Amino acid sequence: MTGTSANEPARGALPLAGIRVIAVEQYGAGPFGTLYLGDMGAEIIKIEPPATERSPGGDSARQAGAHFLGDNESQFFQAFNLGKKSMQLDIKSAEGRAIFHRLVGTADAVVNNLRGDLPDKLGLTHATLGDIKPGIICAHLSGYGRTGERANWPAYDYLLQAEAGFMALTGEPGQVPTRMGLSVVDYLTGITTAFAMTAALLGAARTGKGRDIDVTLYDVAMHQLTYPATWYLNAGEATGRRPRSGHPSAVPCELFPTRDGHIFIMCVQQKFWERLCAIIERPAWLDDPRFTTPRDRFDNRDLLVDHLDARLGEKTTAEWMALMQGHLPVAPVLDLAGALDNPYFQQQGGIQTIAHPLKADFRAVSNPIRVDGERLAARPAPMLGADTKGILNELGYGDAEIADLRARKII
Ligand SMILES: CC(C)(COP(=O)(O)OP(=O)(O)OC[C@H]1O[C@@H](n2cnc3c(N)ncnc32)[C@H](O)[C@@H]1OP(=O)(O)O)[C@@H](O)C(=O)NCCC(=O)NCCSC(=O)C(=O)O
Repeated sequence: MTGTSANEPARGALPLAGIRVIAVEQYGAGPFGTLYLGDMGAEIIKIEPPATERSPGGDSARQAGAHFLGDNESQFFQAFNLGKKSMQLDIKSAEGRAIFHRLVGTADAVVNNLRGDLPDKLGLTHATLGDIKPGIICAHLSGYGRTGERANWPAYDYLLQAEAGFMALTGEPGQVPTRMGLSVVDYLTGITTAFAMTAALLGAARTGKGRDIDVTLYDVAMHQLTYPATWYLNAGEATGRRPRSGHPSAVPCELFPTRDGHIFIMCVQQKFWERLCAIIERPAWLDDPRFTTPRDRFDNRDLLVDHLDARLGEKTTAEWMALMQGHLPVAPVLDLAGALDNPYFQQQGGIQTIAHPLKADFRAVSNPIRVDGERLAARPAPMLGADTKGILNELGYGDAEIADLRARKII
């Protein structure tokens, strides 16, 4: 287990130190984006709805998933909200909105991932908030945008993986369309939003100009189609699934069964094919006219794969990895436990142990970005409303006023 690096950059020295972001966010997509902004030094203030008779309040993700800290704090929520602040505030009420506007006056950016038509209804757009602070950056992450026939449609990763072709491209040919096992559309949309906000903040620092940014799950999913889209649009080729997660144009580049699992071998270049033949002690294949050039191997894929299956099935994944790693593009196929318990990941500082109020040794995956050679330090996610009073005090509200707001469920 690797703990927090002693040399991690101080938060005040991080690139986004001094930037305040207000996040009216929930679930995975919005929070994953602000997680990046926060890890890079920005202060992230989540605005969460107060409890009502029908709901416990807060980002609904606090109740999501299988594992909880204490009675009520989901580990799902932790994963997306490390290091943020939490303020409870009813932004639908006039009084709550007035407090929100005072807070906007202290902020650099406001982001939300509410359903498309809500930002306008709740006044979260630059058209409203720009009157309070002209240089404010307003970002909207939604399923399908704020206008148009789909504006009010609820959207989740799964739906976009279905509609944007991901499911049709994933899995074995002829089998049921398959979703990637993680909500990658959510995460990419969050990161895309964080990138757009960072660019807008950079521009605002030079020009003082605020912005109104829209990013949708739909557009982000479609943009990931990259070269298959270009092939389809310009050559009419609709890429389909390849057997065993194979590469669309290179062989051997796919999953191979070993004696105890699977290994992925990727011989896109001729030199790697030559090395593979040497490592698996099949030098004669180099002179076999059916396998000589990349084109020969592509055309004779089924035969070559049969040959490779017979040979690769003779050893375990670990035995093949010991022979191939560093010489060939190769990876073992690991399950989740294998991936997280991988000593390499741990040596890289990929897991941090942090003191959490509800679990003394809470373990979190590190942000992948290193700044000046150091990992960014993970910090616990906030308890619901942990920072409400502190932020209200900063805005000039006294303790009696805060108690009154709380009694009336504005906070
Ligand atoms: C995810 C959703 C389908 C969830 O739908 P809903 O639960 O109906 O959420 P809504 O956004 O419509 O908001 C719920 C209500 O909470 C209200 N609301 C929210 N915050 C506040 C505060 N602070 N104060 C008062 N009221 C609030 C908001 O106005 C709505 O009121 P009423 O209008 O009165 O109800 C939708 O938010 C959505 O499409 N978001 C954009 C795309 C997105 O981010 N999808 C999730 C990806 S994550 C994912 O897929 C995953 O984690 O898995």
